[in-house]
Amino acid sequence: MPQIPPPVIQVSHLRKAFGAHAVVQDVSFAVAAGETLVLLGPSGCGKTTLLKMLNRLIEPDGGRIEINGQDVLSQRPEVLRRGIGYVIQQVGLLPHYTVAENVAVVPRLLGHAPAAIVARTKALLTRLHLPAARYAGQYPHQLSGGQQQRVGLARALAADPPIILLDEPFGALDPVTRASIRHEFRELEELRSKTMVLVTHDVTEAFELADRIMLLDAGQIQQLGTPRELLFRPANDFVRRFFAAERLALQLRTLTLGDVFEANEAEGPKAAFRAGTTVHEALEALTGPAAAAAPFTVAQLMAGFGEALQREEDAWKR
Ligand SMILES: Nc1ncnc2c1ncn2[C@@H]1O[C@H](COP(=O)(O)OP(=O)(O)OP(=O)(O)O)[C@@H](O)[C@H]1O
Repeated sequence: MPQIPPPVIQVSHLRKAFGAHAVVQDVSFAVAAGETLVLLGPSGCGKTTLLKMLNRLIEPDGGRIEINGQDVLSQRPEVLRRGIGYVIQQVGLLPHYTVAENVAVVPRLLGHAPAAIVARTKALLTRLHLPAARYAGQYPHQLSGGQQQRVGLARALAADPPIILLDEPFGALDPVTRASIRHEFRELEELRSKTMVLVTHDVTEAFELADRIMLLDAGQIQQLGTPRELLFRPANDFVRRFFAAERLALQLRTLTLGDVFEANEAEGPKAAFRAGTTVHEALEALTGPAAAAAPFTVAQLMAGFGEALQREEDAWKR
């Protein structure tokens, strides 16, 4: 039998109330190593409260949270938090520290060697498109919102924690910056092996970043599954209604060229036309310079997409 690795985060029967208001109600789930779990749901459904219980910024009323098999309540909160990166919308950079000093906060607390901290900070800033020569000595107020967000991400990654929690990390940005940072975020080598839990109320963001999505309402899990499962196999009416307005856009982001065409028809010479490319990405590529390399036309793609949708819906009905 193949060995299934134990989950990195295991949550059982977690509960939290503020006064009479039950904000998180009997929530259980597990996050596997390297997985990105997105907490999604309407405002006030308990996403942030749930996330903050994972690193003990909020203490639960009941239930259990284990990280790498160890009960979080058995660890000192500050020690627990040093092993878990945390990125928030308000970034929270220290205003009187330079960019480099902000990034170095946790490695310093952990007693890493100064030379190693400098090298790591430089490498991270460069990877996040903030060349150290230009930005390391600047102060947060000298940076744009998008740049501050990148520093916040660099800070969370500085000590290379295996787990990262992110609360609306792109929430304060305008839609264009938001989409481009999100794209960079997805491509970032540094994040490939991380176990991440990310809070958002943005459905597109959830579909772009999640391995699995937990859709919450009123503190309860409505459905936990892959984007494809939530879209094509909604567990209840709440789930169906939640995605209704953006259904077509989400279908375009969920189905891939591999779903639409036979493998050999889908693959073109450009990376934009691989079996794993989403229909949405392929449509974008068909309006750009890569279009000439496409092994199909927009009309063929859309006809194939229609058929694939039908197949997908039929498969779930069975
Ligand atoms: N410290 C607190 N004291 C009292 N009520 C609180 C506290 N923190 C959160 N709440 C309430 O708990 C509910 C859930 O809040 P939470 O921040 O977890 O929601 P959310 O899903 O992250 O919402 P949003 O998307 O708007 O940030 C809200 O009704 C909120 O008012």
